[in-house]
Amino acid sequence: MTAKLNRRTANAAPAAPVRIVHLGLGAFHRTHQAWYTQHASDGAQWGIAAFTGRRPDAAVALAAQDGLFTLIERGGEGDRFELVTSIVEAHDGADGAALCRLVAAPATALVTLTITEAAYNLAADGTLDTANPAVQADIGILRPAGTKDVSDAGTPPGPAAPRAASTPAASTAASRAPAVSTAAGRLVQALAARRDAGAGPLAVVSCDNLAHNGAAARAAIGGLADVANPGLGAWIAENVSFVGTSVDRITPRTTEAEIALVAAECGYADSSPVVTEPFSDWVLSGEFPAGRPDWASAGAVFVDEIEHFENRKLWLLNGAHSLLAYAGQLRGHATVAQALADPACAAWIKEFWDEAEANLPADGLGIPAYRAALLARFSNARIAHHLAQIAMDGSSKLRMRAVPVLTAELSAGRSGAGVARMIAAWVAFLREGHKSGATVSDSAAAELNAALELPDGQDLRALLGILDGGLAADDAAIAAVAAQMDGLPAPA
Ligand SMILES: NC(=O)c1ccc[n+]([C@@H]2O[C@H](COP(=O)([O-])OP(=O)(O)OC[C@H]3O[C@@H](n4cnc5c(N)ncnc54)[C@H](O)[C@@H]3O)[C@@H](O)[C@H]2O)c1
Ligand SMILES: O=P(O)(O)OC[C@@H](O)[C@@H](O)[C@H](O)[C@H](O)CO
Repeated sequence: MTAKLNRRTANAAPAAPVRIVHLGLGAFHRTHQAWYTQHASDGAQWGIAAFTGRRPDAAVALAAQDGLFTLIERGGEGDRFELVTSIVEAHDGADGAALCRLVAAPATALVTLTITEAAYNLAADGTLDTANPAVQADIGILRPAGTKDVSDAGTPPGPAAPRAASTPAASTAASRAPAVSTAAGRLVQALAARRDAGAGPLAVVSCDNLAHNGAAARAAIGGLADVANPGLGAWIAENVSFVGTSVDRITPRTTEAEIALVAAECGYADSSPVVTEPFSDWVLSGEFPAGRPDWASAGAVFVDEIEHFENRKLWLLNGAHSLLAYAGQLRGHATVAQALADPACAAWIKEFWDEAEANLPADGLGIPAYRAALLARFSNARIAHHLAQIAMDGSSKLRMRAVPVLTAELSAGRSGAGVARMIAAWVAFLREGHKSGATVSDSAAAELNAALELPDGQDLRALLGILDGGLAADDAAIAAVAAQMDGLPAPA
């Protein structure tokens, strides 16, 4: 019988001490931050305790193999297999006591995040969306007992965040506290425990595909604390550094085929392998008050100004992905590689890239080489990156991948046809789904469905308003998107 993977059967080194707490134990964290930590020169000193976001499954599966998993590096020509050992604990995200205990531990220096764009619960203006029911519920729970509701969230007062969760008694208190449900709510509770334990400052490192992701994490976490518990908000402002990053490594969802492949090629049973491309990139900017692994020794780059790197990646790579996700599916394609092989999609990508490039600095970013490398990466047909996965949560993704380019193109007096087509394809995809009764996979599904009920034309303005209030009020933007609707293919 094939041996089950764990530290003993793999003859792996002893687990490193936990110094990193991660939220969002998905595939990408394992191909990226866990891989960089494993490859850092001092990686043996930096163990990761990782928490799932919404369901316990991934933590249960990974904990059963002591956090170990196989990374399949899938190039155009073949696969390479690597055992990754940097995750040393895996927990259910709903385990508030474990999160408080680990974040409050003085050895913990970093909290990293890959919780998806939508999980930040930010409004279109980038501030915490206090109208979101889950945010409102967390505000009520996090507000110290007996304090008056001074926010505009309209929630009743709730009990205090757990105190001093670094002790067993406090952990018990944390487990008795009503459960916050958002990622920011969980972290605010855990940071309260760190403050009360006197464990000092740390860094929160967002690794999600968001523009200004450090500032977005500050808006989500600091913003929630400011509303629910201003004293804690002030402590967070003083003691928590929010590091911005640009992260890149194409990581599709794992399938049963990869599980079988690892069993056949590696000779052990791994329930949780991940598959990714050989390419990897990580640009970071910010302070690490309690230290960090030597990620630079594994290829990460530290910069003072990150905005241009972020835009290069979010517009050229992720923007092209979103364009392919909607236009490609309308043309009957299922994966990125299939869509890019379609000359119509390839021409649309080129047109969009020309517009995005016109709004990036000409020097220092190596755009021509970056574009050429992207074409090669997207064409790697051995990576089955499904357009349906990329299409999810379009309302928060297009806000960052399309809106800034369209706004810049229109202000420069140009048509913005290429980027307008991305938005038009999103609208056409949503309309088609609505007509056929498909479920909208988007955290703003309720607003999208309400907009889609409106007559044609009115629905367009309402949908653009969900992306950005400015766009919906701009007749030129509406016209630019409407002009691209006709050129889109009829649904397959
Ligand atoms: N997959 C990639 O190629 C890639 C590359 C760069 C960046 N990213 C970033 O990483 C994120 C995660 O990607 P992945 O491939 O690991 O996805 P995944 O579906 O494998 O994992 C997502 C993780 O986020 C958690 N999550 C989802 N919604 C949440 C919510 N509302 N609140 C809290 N946690 C929530 C899930 O429980 C899971 O742990 C992406 O959304 C993106 O921002 C992904
Ligand atoms: O992960 P998402 O859902 O934010 O976006 C889907 C893809 O565009 C994304 O995962 C890319 O593959 C990735 O950003 C490459 O580094």
